[in-house]
Order: sequence, then C-alpha cells, then structure tokens
Amino acid sequence: MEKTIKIGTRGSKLALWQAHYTQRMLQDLGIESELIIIKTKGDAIQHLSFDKIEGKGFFTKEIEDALLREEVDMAVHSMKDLPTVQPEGLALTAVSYRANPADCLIINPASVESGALFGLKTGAVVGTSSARRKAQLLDFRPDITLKDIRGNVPTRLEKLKSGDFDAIMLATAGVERLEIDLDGFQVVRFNPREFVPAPAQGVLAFQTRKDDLPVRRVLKKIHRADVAETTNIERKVLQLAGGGCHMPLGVYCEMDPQGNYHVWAAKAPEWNAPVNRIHLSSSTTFELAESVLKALE
Ligand SMILES: NCc1[nH]cc(CCC(=O)O)c1CC(=O)O
Repeated sequence: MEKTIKIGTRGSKLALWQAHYTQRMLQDLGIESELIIIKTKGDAIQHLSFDKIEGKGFFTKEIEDALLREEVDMAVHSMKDLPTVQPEGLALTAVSYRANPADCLIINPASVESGALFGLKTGAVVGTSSARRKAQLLDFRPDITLKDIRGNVPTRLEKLKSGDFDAIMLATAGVERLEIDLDGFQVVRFNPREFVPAPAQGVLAFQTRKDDLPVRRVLKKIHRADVAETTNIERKVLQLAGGGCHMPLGVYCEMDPQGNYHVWAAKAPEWNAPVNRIHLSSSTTFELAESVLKALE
C-alpha cells in the first residue's frame, strides 16, 4: 500500500498507547500511518456516571462517523467499548492479541486487612462505575460501599491517592499498558474465571469501511483469528442479552489445547441484585452463546 493510513483514535493516554502499538505493527509491514485524534462523548462528559449517559458506543461513535466521512481510514478501539452491531458501511476487520483480560483491585495500603477476602478491610469504599464490577464485587463482599468514579486511568489513580476511596477497580490491561507505578498499593489480580471480565476485555479492535478492500487486506495480516474466535463468542452472548456496557454481564471464553471452548459468565438483573454464575464447555461454537445465555437466565 502506497498511501499513509490515517488512524482514528481517542486522545487518552491508554488510547494513544494502543494507537502507537498499531502504528508499530503497520510499520513492520512497511506501511506508514498517522494518528488523527478524535474526541468522543465519553471523553467530553467525564463527570457523569455511565448510568446517566444514554446509548451505546459513547467511546466510539464520533470515530465511526469520521470513518464513514472518510476523514480516517481505520479506527483503533478497545474492543470492549465497541457495540456488538457494526454501523451500516463499517466492518470490524481485525483484532489484536489479548492482553491480560482480568480486572484488578488496587487497594490503599491503609485499607488493607489481612485475612479479609481480597485483603480489603470491612466496610471499604470502592470506586467503580461499571455495573458489572459492582454486581460481582458486592456478591463477593456485601459489606463494601460502592462509589462511582469516572475519568481515564491516571485520573482514577489520582483520586485513589487523594483518599476518596479505599480501593478502585480497573482493567489489568490498561494498568499494564501504561506501566503505572503501583508501588505502595496492594494489587489484587482477579482470576477471570471467578471475577468475570467484560466481553473482549484486553483486546483491540481494528475497524474499517466495509468497502475499503486495500486497508482491509493490510489489516488481515495482523489479524489474530484465534482471539477473534473466543471474543466473538463473548460478544455474541452480550448481543443476545441485548446489552451494552451498562448491563451487569461478564463473559469470558478460553480455548483449551484440545480445541474445546470454555465459557465463564456472570449476570445480574441489576448492579445490586444477586449474581448468577455459570461455566459451560463445548467442542463446538455452534449455538454456544445461546446455551450460555439460556444457562444464565
Ligand atoms: N471502559 C473504559 C475502558 N475501555 C478499555 C479499558 C481497558 C483496556 C481493555 O480492557 O481492553 C478501559 C479502562 C478500564 O476498564 O479500566
């Protein structure tokens, strides 16, 4: 490909890390690219809780619109922020490797209590705005108090340091990518089979126009078909459940060396309602997402 590929991305530190990573992969294929930073609704209204923001795709919509207007040639998204149905004219052309998919709990040293579950003191105040994280955390620790927290990853850590919270929850992938110094904090890395992450957490999605075959052909060279297989099952469950990121639903899929699929899922009707957890295995993906949803309901 002769031309420079224009990559649409959000401007947060994590989004820029992900966009630069993508640029390096394209560079390895001998392809030049430039970043076009696009502000999304999710960036503009950092003070609002997710529950108060209407609609799906508030971290992705403006970038998708830029793709459709041909202002950019491809978009890099955190796949977990991407709605399960593609807008008319766009395609999810490729996905990246999967970073650590798990959530983590970052605890202030003064709020650590050895012997307590996750080492978190009784009655601790935990910051998260995700209904999925709230439901599962309360399910494990009914004594804790939840408090909404917004802003990008560095901002949330600042809020933890200032003493507004005893602990906060984040995606391990984001913390590791930014190489954040967590010295002094107690970090609890959850097992994704127990504390179930968001569908496609830890994966990057590369989106293009459906008819832009030259760019699509390039991205197929960096596509990870193995990652697409498991994350597509996770996203299919989310789609069947009719959910966006407001829904307290975690889905995590692994493929074992024999080629069998294992799915762990956790779902609650509301963030403060009991969580239903399931684990299903199957040698085929045929109707696997349907079976997972049925088992959850
Ligand atoms: N909802 C925001 C968001 N989207 C993707 C990530 C982290 C990277 C990833 O999971 O792929 C985060 C931050 C977080 O949840 O802590």
